[in-house]
Amino acid sequence: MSSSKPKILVARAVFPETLARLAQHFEVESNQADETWSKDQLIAKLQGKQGAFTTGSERIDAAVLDACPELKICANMAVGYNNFDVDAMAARGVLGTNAPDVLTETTADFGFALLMATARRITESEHFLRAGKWEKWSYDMFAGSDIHGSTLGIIGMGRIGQGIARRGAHGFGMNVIYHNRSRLDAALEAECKASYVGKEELLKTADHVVLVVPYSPASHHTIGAAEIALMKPTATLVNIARGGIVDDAALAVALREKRIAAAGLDVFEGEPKVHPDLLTVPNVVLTPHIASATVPTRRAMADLAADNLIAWGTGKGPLTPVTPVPAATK
Ligand SMILES: NC(=O)C1=CN([C@@H]2O[C@H](COP(=O)(O)OP(=O)(O)OC[C@H]3O[C@@H](n4cnc5c(N)ncnc54)[C@H](OP(=O)(O)O)[C@@H]3O)[C@@H](O)[C@H]2O)C=CC1
Ligand SMILES: O=C(O)C(=O)[C@@H](O)[C@H](O)[C@H](O)CO
Repeated sequence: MSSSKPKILVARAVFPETLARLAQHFEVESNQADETWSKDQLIAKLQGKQGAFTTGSERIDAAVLDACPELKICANMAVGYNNFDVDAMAARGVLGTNAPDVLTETTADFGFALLMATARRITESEHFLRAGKWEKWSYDMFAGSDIHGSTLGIIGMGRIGQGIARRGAHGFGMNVIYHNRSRLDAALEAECKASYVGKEELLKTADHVVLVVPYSPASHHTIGAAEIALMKPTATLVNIARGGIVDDAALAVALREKRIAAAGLDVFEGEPKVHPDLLTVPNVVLTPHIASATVPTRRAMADLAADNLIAWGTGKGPLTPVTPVPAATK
């Protein structure tokens, strides 16, 4: 006897509790082995499914959608959804949802941790120590730059950017400047103790530049060689946004030539591959896209993605849509 429940694919391994909740509403096929699928394998798994639980690793584009005409909803376990071709989804009436808010503070914590590790040369000095190279104290050994009292420049002053601004301004007495395409309202600027500036002024003025802007064609290579050339030679650059926001090849050259002091990167162009030159420069802190990785936050992200699927499956509108929602499902 065939099940009357809608069929969904969970494209990556998730918490068993998430699968158990989904199984109450759907016939679930899941990738608990966490295999890396080619596009053709993803399509083969998605065929005949009405819903998908995705992560940033699964690209949902026109080719996938055309090959899987029964697909009605993709719920991303991520706030960023640049893995969705939103126009192609909207044109075919496929819903997309993301996972905002639940990871904001955790990701802001990590952005600040990466900033501090970068400016204070924490991983570089640890490698030195572990390699048995520490023989004596020296006045300038791993001397970095200060966080407290310095100028923090944030590009992408949304939920996470504001969380980083609050930490910097209220916790470390930083002077916070930011750049977005649109300015925050005055109350929010006052709360974050942040001033709006143009991108060029931000790059010239900031001691530390943190990138938290979503990836889109408009934000591709927000930071390249020309932008790095505007930055102070003592500056640090932190990218927790997305691979492709920074021109990684240009950054590796700039770090090697010490045009800026250091960088902290959680995301990379073409990840999980990392530009080979970044692996050989010492003044960069590299982490494997873990800014939202705490157990409670990953549970909350998985819950929200599942909640979106369940809300759709039970005839309610999706909770956090990123595509137009047809009137019937609102
Ligand atoms: N490393 C990790 O694990 C994580 C990475 N992220 C990344 O962080 C991003 C931001 O998340 P979140 O803060 O919740 O998102 P929000 O949408 O709240 O904030 C994004 C901000 O970026 C600004 N922005 C958008 N496009 C541009 C542009 N072209 N130039 C300048 N500013 C721009 C927006 O303002 P305006 O529209 O006015 O320009 C907005 O203030 C996600 O999209 C994701 O890519 C998020 C979580 C974890
Ligand atoms: O939410 C985002 O946008 C993220 O980048 C991260 O929190 C995820 O770890 C990753 O995308 C997994 O889906």
